[in-house]
Amino acid sequence: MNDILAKILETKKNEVATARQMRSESDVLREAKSRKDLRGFARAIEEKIAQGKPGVIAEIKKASPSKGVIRENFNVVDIATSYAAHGAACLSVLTDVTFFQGSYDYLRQARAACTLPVLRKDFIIDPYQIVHARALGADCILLIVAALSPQQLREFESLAKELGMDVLVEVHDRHELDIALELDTTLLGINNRNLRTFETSLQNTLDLLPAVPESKRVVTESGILTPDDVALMREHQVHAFLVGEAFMKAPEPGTALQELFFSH
Ligand SMILES: O=C(O)c1ccccc1NCC(=O)[C@H](O)[C@H](O)COP(=O)(O)O
Repeated sequence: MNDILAKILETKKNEVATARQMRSESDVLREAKSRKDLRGFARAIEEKIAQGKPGVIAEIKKASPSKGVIRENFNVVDIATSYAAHGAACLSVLTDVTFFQGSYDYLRQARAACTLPVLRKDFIIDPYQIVHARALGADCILLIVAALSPQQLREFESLAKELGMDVLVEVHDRHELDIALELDTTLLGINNRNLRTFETSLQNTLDLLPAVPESKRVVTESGILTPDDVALMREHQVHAFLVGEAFMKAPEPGTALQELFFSH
């Protein structure tokens, strides 16, 4: 088995240790608390859906473990501006350097380029990363159930909430879903990609849906490539989407968003 998730999580420990050495936790916390510019991430999705539109979280990612480099011509400001102009509800910005060629600067640049709320898309294993996310300007963090204990999930959710951020909790199977349902957050990401094998199937969202209470907002993640994929999800009352590759491979990401979600 290609356990890339285990490799990513191991690398994160070193990354967090280095970040802590460069800037103390108290310094980062001071900056995070001084920011008064929160944008409602979950609210932006709900507003789109209330208008009868899909809530699209448009991802900014240069590369991934499963696909290698996805986009050579990578201008974050242009991409963010283009997404905002074509109906995205929110942005998701990869900040992982080693496996996704992301950067903290990409998050800062994307957020400054438009008025959309931003998800820090990374593998959170330590509270430092949550405080740092807010200091960078993030409005939401991702918590991956496969990467954390139930106690860490609760603590990290509380810390994000204390800082005013929303949480997108991500699951891939029924066991992880049961753990996620113990949390308060309404945003529930169902990843169609198995992070260990890279196998991707939209059926995963459909299989887990019956076990999700109505109080949760399901975000279907990964492998959304065609208007038929979008229509299938919407038929099943899934109206929030996290999409990266389909946009990143296109010459003009915002136009690709428009074609995938708003042209049919
Ligand atoms: O994308 C990968 O190869 C990957 C590998 C290991 C862990 C996470 C990975 N991706 C993160 C994501 O969940 C996706 O970036 C996101 O859902 C968008 O997916 P897509 O539209 O298929 O690019």
